[in-house]
Amino acid sequence: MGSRYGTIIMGPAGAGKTTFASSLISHLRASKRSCYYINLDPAASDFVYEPDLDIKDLITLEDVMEELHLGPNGGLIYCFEFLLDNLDFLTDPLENVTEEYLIIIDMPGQIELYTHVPIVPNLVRALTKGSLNISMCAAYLLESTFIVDRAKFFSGTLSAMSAMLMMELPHVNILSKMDLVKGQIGRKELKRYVDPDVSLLQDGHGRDSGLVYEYKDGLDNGEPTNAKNIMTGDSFAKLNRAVGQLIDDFSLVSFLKLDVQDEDSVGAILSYIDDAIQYHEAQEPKEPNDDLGDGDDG
Ligand SMILES: Nc1nc2c(ncn2[C@@H]2O[C@H](COP(=O)(O)OP(=O)(O)OP(=O)(O)O)[C@@H](O)[C@H]2O)c(=O)[nH]1
Repeated sequence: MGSRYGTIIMGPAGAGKTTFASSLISHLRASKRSCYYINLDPAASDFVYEPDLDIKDLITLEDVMEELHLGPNGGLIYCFEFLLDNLDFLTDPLENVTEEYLIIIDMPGQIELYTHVPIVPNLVRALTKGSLNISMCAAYLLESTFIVDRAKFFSGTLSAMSAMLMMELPHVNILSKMDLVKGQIGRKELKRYVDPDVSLLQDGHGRDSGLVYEYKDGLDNGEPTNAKNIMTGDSFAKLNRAVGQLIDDFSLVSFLKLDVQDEDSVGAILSYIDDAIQYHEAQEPKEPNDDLGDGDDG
């Protein structure tokens, strides 16, 4: 039971996933803990720490795009489908990784992989079930500079929730690159983002309108003939309230603050990941064990 532990680092492109993975590895090394670093971004290069396992040794995005004439997104999906068809590449080496290691999986930034097509959820299932049975925590990064645009921030929060729902894993949300907003936002104000205060959406400082086309006579050759900004004021406020309510109802989305220059923030996040894994393990129903013979139903 639970003899392998890992974290899967996710989030939009450029959120700081690889940088976070490197700082986690530095922290683990400094505290004499072992880790097994897996890169699953088939386009990634320039690592501070060379991955122990790299998807690029199986398939690279560059080759796929060149040989199959696919664009970057289609190419990435192809790479992951190929990985799923050749799962041994990933799972065989992990059979030898023991409980002293924290397995760190660095993912690509295209969030469609987690939210639109069930590729990553399927991959996660293969790692967390079956013989590997890795106890895993998802770490979802959102860039703190999103705070400057509330609509963007809440849209990012919804993506984090979406990944949370798709993965069904213990989940830690992280506001990355805190050094970039330090000094620009007061403590009190920042708290409203760290524990998202949905009233921010209703303060009227965010975008208050969205452009929706209204067609005059049916589709009218597909051309918008009477473009009107119909989603203003009340209707947008209503939408914001509904989104806010959704986030509030789940009350699961809160963020840990990450500044990779600050060892303490990296250490604190690692503790959350460790705790989330342990808590989840304690909650998980035990796998049936042949030796126990507790199937006494008569
Ligand atoms: N100021 C600052 N910059 C950061 C931080 N973390 C990452 N960056 C920068 O942000 C950029 C993207 O960082 P990555 O770690 O490559 O981000 P990623 O999420 O792995 O990117 P993709 O793999 O392309 O999705 C790089 O230029 C980093 O140097 C941080 O904590 N503070």
